[in-house]
Parts: sequence; C-alpha cells; structure tokens
Amino acid sequence: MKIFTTDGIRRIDEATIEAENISSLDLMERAASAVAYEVISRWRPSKRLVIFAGPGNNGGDALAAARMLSEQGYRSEVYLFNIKSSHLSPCCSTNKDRLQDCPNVEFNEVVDTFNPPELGPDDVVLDGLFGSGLRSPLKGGYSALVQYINDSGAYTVSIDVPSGLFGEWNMGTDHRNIIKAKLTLAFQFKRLSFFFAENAQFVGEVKVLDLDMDERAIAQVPTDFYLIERDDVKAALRPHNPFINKYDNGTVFLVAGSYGMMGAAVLAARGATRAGAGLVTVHAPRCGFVPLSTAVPEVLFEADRNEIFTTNIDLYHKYSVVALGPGMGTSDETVDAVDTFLKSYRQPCILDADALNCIAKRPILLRSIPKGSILTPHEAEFDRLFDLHRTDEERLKKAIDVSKLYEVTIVLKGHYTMTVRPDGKVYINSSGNAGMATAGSGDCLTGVIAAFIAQGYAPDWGVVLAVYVHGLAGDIAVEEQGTHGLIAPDIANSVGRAIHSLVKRPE
Ligand SMILES: NC(=O)C1=CN([C@@H]2O[C@H](COP(=O)(O)OP(=O)(O)OC[C@H]3O[C@@H](n4cnc5c(N)ncnc54)[C@H](O)[C@@H]3O)[C@@H](O)[C@H]2O)[C@@H](O)CC1
Ligand SMILES: Nc1ncnc2c1ncn2[C@@H]1O[C@H](COP(=O)(O)OP(=O)(O)O)[C@@H](O)[C@H]1O
Ligand SMILES: [K+]
Repeated sequence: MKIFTTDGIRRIDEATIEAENISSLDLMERAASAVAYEVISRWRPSKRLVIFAGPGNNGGDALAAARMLSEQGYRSEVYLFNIKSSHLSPCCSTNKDRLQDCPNVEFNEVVDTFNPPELGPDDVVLDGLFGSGLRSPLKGGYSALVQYINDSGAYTVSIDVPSGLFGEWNMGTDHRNIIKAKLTLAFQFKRLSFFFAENAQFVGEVKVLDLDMDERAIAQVPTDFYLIERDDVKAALRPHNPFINKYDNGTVFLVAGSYGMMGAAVLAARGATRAGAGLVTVHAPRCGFVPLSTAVPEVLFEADRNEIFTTNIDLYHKYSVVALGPGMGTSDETVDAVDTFLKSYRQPCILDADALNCIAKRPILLRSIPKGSILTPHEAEFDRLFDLHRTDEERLKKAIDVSKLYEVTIVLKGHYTMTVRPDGKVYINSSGNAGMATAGSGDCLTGVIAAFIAQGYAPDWGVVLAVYVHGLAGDIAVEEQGTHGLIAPDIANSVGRAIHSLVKRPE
C-alpha cells in the first residue's frame, strides 16, 4: 500500500472530486459520515460528546459529523474556532450554517474569548481542529487548548490526524502542542509520521476510513513510501519447481559467531535454512565446530584459523550471497578481517550486527562497502555508524541520505522496520510484534535475508520480502509463546511455516 505525502493526498482528493463529478462538500459529507459511523458504533447517544472544530476543512468534517450525530439522537457541545473572525474555509462555513438548526447541538463560535468546557475521563472529545492543512506547529491559544484537552484525560478521537501533527516530518515541533488521540480516524491512508515510535503517543489506535478515493489517482500519484502487507508478499513469493536441486536454491556463506556468541551463528544459519537456502556454510572460529554441528546439523562448518574469533574471511568457493556479522565480536583482528574482506570483495553482501560495529570502529571502511550491499542495523548500530539520533524520524532521514551516498540498502530495524533503498524508496514493514524484542531475533533476520537473495529474488525486493517473512514468523511463534515467552529460536523455527502460509499452491 502506498503511503502518500500530504501533497499527494491533496492530489488524490482533487482527482476524486473531478472523476466523480462531485463537490468537495460532497466528499466532506462522505468523510463526516464515516466519522459519525465510528462514533455511533462505539458510544451510546447518552455519552457526553465535546467537538472542537478548526477553521479549515478538518473543522468542516467535525461540524458535518456533529450534524449527522444529532440526526441519530446524539447530543454534542461544539466549539468552532474562528479566531478574530479570520475566515472559515467555504466547506467549513457551509457546515457551520447547516448545523444551526440541528437539535441536541450546543453550538459555540469562538472569536476572541474562549471559556473551556469542563472535561474529564468520561467524556469523548472529537478533535477536528487541524488536519492536513497545518502550516506550522501550533502555538498561543491553540497550544493552550491542545494541552487542556490532553490534560483532561478525555477519550480523544482525532479526525484524519491528531491536530498539531504533520503527516510526514515533525522535527522541531514541541510535543506539548500535539493532540494525544486515543483513536485516530485517518481518511483513506495512514501517514508516514504514524509509523515513528515517538508519535505513537499522539496517534493511539489508528483506524483507516475508506472514502472510496479514485483508484486511478491512487495508482498514478507518485510516492517514495510503501507499507508492505501480506498480499504484497503473497503475490511475490514463488512456489518451488518440483525438479529443483539444492544449488538452484542458492548457497549462503555466513560469517558469524565467536567464543560466547556462537548462538548468533546458530540463529542466523537456522533462519537461512528455514527460509529455503539450498546450502549454508558458516565460517566461524574453531570453538564453533561442536555447537554449530550439533545445533544446526544441516549447515557446513568452515573453521577460521583462530580458536575464539574470526581473523580470516577467505572465500574458497563461489557463493550466491555472503553475510557477515551476527556475534562476530569486534576484536582488532576481526576488524582487520572485515577490513580486508571489504576491500577485496566486490559483490553486494549483507552486513549486520558486529560487521557494522567493526565498521563503526574504523569508519573509513564505509567507503569500501560494495555498492548494492544490505546493511541491517538496529537503532544503536545505526547511531554508532552515523551519529546519535533522537527520533525514528531523524534516523530515517539520515538513512535516506546515507543510502544514496554509499549506494547501499539500509534495513532500519524496529517495530516498523524500514527498508531504505538508494533510489529513495522506503518500505515499511507491517508484520512482527513486541515479543521479537529479544536477543538473537536480528541474527535470524540476517539468515532469512541471505536465503531470499540466494534463491534469486532481486536483492532490493528480496530484502523487503524477507523482513516481512521474519516478522510473520514472529507473529506465528507468538501465538504459542506470547510476547513474554517468545525467544529467537521460536522465530527461526517458524520461518518455514511463515513462508508456507504465503506461497501460492499450484491450483
Ligand atoms: N480535500 C478534501 O476534499 C477533503 C478534505 N478533508 C479534510 O480536510 C482536511 C484538510 O483541510 P484544510 O486543507 O482546510 O486544512 P485544515 O483544516 O487542516 O486547516 C487549515 C486551516 O487552519 C489554519 N492553520 C493552519 N496551520 C495553522 C496554525 N499553525 N495555527 C493556526 N491556524 C492554522 C489555516 O489558515 C486554515 O484556515 C483534512 O485533514 C480532512 O480532515 C475531508 O473532508 C475529506 C475531503
Ligand atoms: N517491538 C517490536 N515489534 C516488532 N518487531 C520488533 C520489535 N522489536 C524488535 N523487533 C524485531 O526484532 C529484530 C531485532 O533485531 P536486533 O535488535 O538486531 O536483535 P539481535 O541483535 O538481538 O539479534 C528486528 O528484526 C526487529 O525489527
Ligand atoms: K484533527
């Protein structure tokens, strides 16, 4: 699913109005009735409803919803903010007029002084102050109003977006000036800003309301942001050819593990084999021989010269894909080994965990990463490489820049893992759960990504599929273990089931 910018959504709104030969007032009726329906399906008419409307079309939606709710027997107190009688948008103004004769509505127009109504946890607030037309962060009276609503404890339902929150970037906005919604009723699309952890406190639960926007415009209006969902992955996964042999499924060379961290190699290897790699070879220090051959008997073991950490990454065979990092450690000898490898290996590779930490210890190596490689940092690994970032938004912006600069794909891992490609496209993952915040789950992901690329999926798309599959494996495993009990081996061992549930069976 495309995630549009505010400008893109405006274009789709306009195209819908033109294609259906309707007015923006008609579209507002559609939006408002969807909002009213949500209120009706959640609360009885006896619920106290306080509605705040701003001067634009977001306010227009709120006023139209108040009218529709009144027709259904709901009482509401409405506050329309028309400060200094500036100007209401035409649709807002028409809906103000339409509201005047409605029963059960206590209408207040705020022009200069505002006496706030008492609000408490038993009340429902409908927030139609500002939507996608927000020009700058809220301040002054609006800021005070937002804080008043937030402090009241009322159940706040935001129309389209929480007022004060921009659809994309919110750097520099004081968090006190944004409505904290319990429920956001987003029109047709989620917004990019909804996916950043720092904004979860504002958007609350998100429900997307289908406004039946013009399909052609949705297909044509460009965007760089996509939400990857089950159907996208289902459509892309290929069933096996019955005559396949293991080499058709690709070979993975995995450099992972060190004394004390051999489990990381096990999890990455298991992720790769469960995701369908034909043959997996693990290069690890000698101490890994027994644990690896016992825990993952399906993989080949290649011993490093060293007993406890990796010191030489030599490729004696040709592999479909090479992945480095899980549990490798960052001893000086390992940093040297990564240095030598990056300077000699010219194919795209996968760099995770300690491979990234080794590069962070010798940042000049960033320039030696083969073009087209895939980097899979979690927040701390990303920040070690590219400086400290305070928010997901800052981190994503930086990832977009460095992905272009070094011509690498960056998988920013988190609740919504974001895969950032050098062409500026960002794929937001929708699978996975909080139980996956457990040691080793990222190691498993490295193996899954390697397996997808080994099996011939184009790397820039294969990585997106792999991230979804890994999250789905977590979702399958969590059904048995719950978020508290989920451990990384559960995820690795569920990868096969995840793929099996997605691959189309022959008719
Ligand atoms: N375009 C359409 O056809 C549709 C739009 N809809 C609604 O329209 C909304 C967008 O409407 P608008 O473009 O009118 O924008 P808004 O209603 O978000 O706000 C615009 C108004 O707010 C004022 N404003 C902006 N930033 C301000 C600030 N920082 N401080 C004080 N005042 C500020 C502007 O001067 C303008 O009067 C959407 O979020 C959605 O709720 C829906 O009715 C569906 C259809
Ligand atoms: N709260 C969460 N919701 C969904 N997925 C999560 C969550 N926390 C972590 N994950 C996923 O689990 C994995 C953790 O990776 P990482 O931090 O590298 O773990 P490790 O280094 O222990 O292997 C990533 O794929 C990440 O997206
Ligand atoms: K709003």
